[in-house]
Order: sequence, then C-alpha cells, then structure tokens
Amino acid sequence: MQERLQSINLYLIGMMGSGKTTIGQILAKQLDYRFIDTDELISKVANQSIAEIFATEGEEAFRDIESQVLSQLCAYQKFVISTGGGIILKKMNWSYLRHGIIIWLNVPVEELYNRLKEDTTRPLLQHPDPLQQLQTLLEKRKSLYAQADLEIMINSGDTPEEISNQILQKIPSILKKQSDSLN
Ligand SMILES: Nc1ncnc2c1ncn2[C@@H]1O[C@H](COP(=O)(O)OP(=O)(O)OP(=O)(O)O)[C@@H](O)[C@H]1O
Ligand SMILES: O=C(O)C1=C[C@@H](O)[C@@H](O)[C@H](O)C1
Ligand SMILES: [Mg+2]
Repeated sequence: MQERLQSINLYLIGMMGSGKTTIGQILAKQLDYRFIDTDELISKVANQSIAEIFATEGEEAFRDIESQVLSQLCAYQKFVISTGGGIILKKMNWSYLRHGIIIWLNVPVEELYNRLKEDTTRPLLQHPDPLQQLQTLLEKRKSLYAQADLEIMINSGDTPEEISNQILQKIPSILKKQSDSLN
C-alpha cells in the first residue's frame, strides 16, 4: 500500500468530534507516515488554545492562520493531516487539500453530540443548544465535505481501529480513479 500511495498525503476532514485526530494518529502509524493536526499546530505556533484564538482574535483571523498552515503543510509528503472542522469553508483551502487524498469522516450528529457534550474546548459549540448547533453546522457544510475523494460513513460503535482499517481498504479504489482520470 505504501508503495502505491507514493508518499501522497492523506487529509482527514469532517465535523468537530468526528475523530479526525484520533483516527489520523492510528492511520499514520499503520502507514508509517508522520502525523500532524492543524488545530494542534496552530495552537502551538500561536501559543494559545483554539478557544483563546477565537476569543481574542476572532474566527476570521483563525481561518486565515488555518489557511496559511495548510498551504505550508501541503509542500511535505508522507503525512496524515487531521484538519480543523471548518477547513472546508475557504475555497482556497481546497486547492491545497487536492494535493493529497481527502477523506471525510461522516458521523451522525447525535453521535457527535454524545462525544462532545462534556467538552468545553470547541468554541463553536459554546451555545445554548449544542445539538441544534451541530445540526445547523452540518447542514451548512455537508455539500462541502461531500467533495472529498472518499466518504467514510461511521456508525456509533465503530472503533477507531475499524475505521482506520476501512480507510486503508478503500484507498486503492481512489488511487485507481485518480490514475484512470490521468489516462
Ligand atoms: N470511533 C470512535 N468511537 C468513539 N469515540 C471516538 C471515536 N473517534 C473519536 N472518538 C472520541 O470522540 C472525541 C472527539 O474525537 P477527535 O478529537 O479525534 O475528533 P476531531 O474530529 O479531531 O475533532 P475536532 O475537529 O474538534 O478537532 C474524542 O473524545 C475521541 O476519543
Ligand atoms: O468546526 C469548526 O469550525 C472548528 C473545528 C475545530 O477543529 C477547530 O478548528 C475550531 O474549533 C473550529
Ligand atoms: Mg481534532
């Protein structure tokens, strides 16, 4: 598989809580790739949590930093890159993501809510009705996430290892599509 992948990066996209960070780490180990998470990188570089950046500089400033970070990462190879949930919002980001294989972790909102209801670190969920907020965000973003090369439908109960294996199984079909479109 590593040979067929030819060091191309894998980008995980999806809603907050969909498991991009968790599954990205497993996938990287399985492929002998390096792992990076754009949220963690931004937080390190800014020396602030994502919530602090949103609070002090605002969402737009965060989105600009996110784009810059992504533009630099796509120059590297052999990375699994877990992205922030809103990375799909900027059109420019798609031109960076398209350097690699884009994988959408599609998780039902009820499951996202169960995972995140106790978590206070996601600024966009600091809302009186977080379940409704997740539903609204997903409705707005679904057509963008759907532009991924690969959609992984996740049911509650699917373990991160199972999901990672499912991705590995499906990657060859994407590589085939890509090579067919070049012929
Ligand atoms: N398949 C799974 N089954 C159960 N829990 C999971 C699964 N995948 C992730 N989780 C849990 O859900 C929570 C969110 O996962 P994670 O942080 O990986 O999501 P994320 O997509 O990176 O979110 P964000 O966009 O906010 O960074 C974590 O507590 C994680 O342990
Ligand atoms: O869905 C979103 O817009 C976000 C998701 C997180 O990964 C962070 O990037 C930030 O909290 C914004
Ligand atoms: Mg994450």
